[in-house]
Amino acid sequence: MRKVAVQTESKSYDVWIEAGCLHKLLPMLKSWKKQPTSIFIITDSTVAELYLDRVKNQLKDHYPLVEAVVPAGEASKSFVEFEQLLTVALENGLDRDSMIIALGGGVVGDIAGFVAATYMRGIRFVQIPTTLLAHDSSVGGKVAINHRLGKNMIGAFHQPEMVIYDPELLVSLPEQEWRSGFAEAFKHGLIQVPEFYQWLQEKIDSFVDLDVSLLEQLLERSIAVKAEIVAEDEKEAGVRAHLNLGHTLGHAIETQLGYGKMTHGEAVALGIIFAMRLSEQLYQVKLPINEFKQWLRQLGYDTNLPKTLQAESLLATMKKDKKVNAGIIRMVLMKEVGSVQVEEVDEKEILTLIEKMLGE
Ligand SMILES: NC(=O)c1ccc[n+]([C@@H]2O[C@H](COP(=O)([O-])OP(=O)(O)OC[C@H]3O[C@@H](n4cnc5c(N)ncnc54)[C@H](O)[C@@H]3O)[C@@H](O)[C@H]2O)c1
Ligand SMILES: O=C(O)C(=O)C[C@@H](O)[C@H](O)[C@H](O)COP(=O)(O)O
Ligand SMILES: [Zn+2]
Repeated sequence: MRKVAVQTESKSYDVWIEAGCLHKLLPMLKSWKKQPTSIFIITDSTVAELYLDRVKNQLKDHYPLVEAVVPAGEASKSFVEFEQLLTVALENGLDRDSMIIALGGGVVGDIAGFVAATYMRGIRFVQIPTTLLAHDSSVGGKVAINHRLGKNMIGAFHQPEMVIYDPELLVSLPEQEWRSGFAEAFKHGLIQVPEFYQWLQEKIDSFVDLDVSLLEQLLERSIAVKAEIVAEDEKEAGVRAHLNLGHTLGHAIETQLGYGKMTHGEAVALGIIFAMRLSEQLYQVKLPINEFKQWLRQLGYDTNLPKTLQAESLLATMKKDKKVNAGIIRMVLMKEVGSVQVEEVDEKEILTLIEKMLGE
């Protein structure tokens, strides 16, 4: 089985990647020294229909099970759903040795992880990602819910005990979710590993009939980039901010459109284009922006900002980004593919470029 080890200050754990590996969940749990007293499975309405029984059937004769299903979609990363999940946990008597399984995409991973981080000040959890995007979200321990004023504004760092990534679960993903997930893989190449970015460009020209072994390789390589960065800087004191390439504008787009109107990855792709254009202006460098946009368009991404957005409102939301320091926007900018850095940016430059892009 492919394995990426994640070693952080707070916890070391493995990401297991193999077609069919969901079947190994029970033996993996049974190998734990301190057995969970009960297991709380959190999933969403779409994933519940597809995969919840597979998980329950493995575990039901071995552990007391509790389950909760949140509505599918970004809107579920909310205070309301968070409170309801905690209520289910309390009503069912989960204790400090209970553990949570996050079965789903990034939305489930983020909210279930935040429940795990906060219930009785923190209990163990396991990530079982079911989207491509969740190769990013299930690793690294950022867990959160959204506030109406900004994405992931209420959260914690809480690492999972393990990540079980079965690429066979991805076969049911709609094309738009492939598109969303690939944006984070492109990001991992762009920030640190030009060869991986080039490899992706060579291998990925459509999201139809993706080969499972190619997918396994891709997951392993992309997760390895994230794991290395998180190992160096678990709590984003420095280099981890590089993983935020495209997110300063991307998160503002998601917030301004209304959560769930555009997928996270598609918003991040627009944010990356924006960051690259700004980088060209500020560093006087030439980046392969047209080539990137052309590839994205071929894969079905919209590379234009939605016309309903307003530059001033986007800027106001960007000023609430978590990287902002003393009111100054800090963005991840690129000198060349594979080399990024965090830079303070004058908000007038940001506004002018957003206005220009909205007019294109
Ligand atoms: N914590 C982190 O480090 C991190 C990193 C990246 C993104 N995120 C967060 O992740 C979220 C996005 O995650 P996502 O793109 O996985 O979204 P998601 O969890 O909403 O999943 C996307 C859609 O696909 C459906 N789905 C999930 N698995 C499926 C499957 N196997 N087959 C068919 N349909 C399936 C879901 O029900 C949902 O409708 C955002 O909230 C983003 O902020 C967090
Ligand atoms: O893991 C990280 O660090 C990232 O920045 C990964 C991002 O892809 C992810 O969307 C993350 O949730 C963004 O973090 P935030 O701190 O900007 O909310
Ligand atoms: Zn992201």
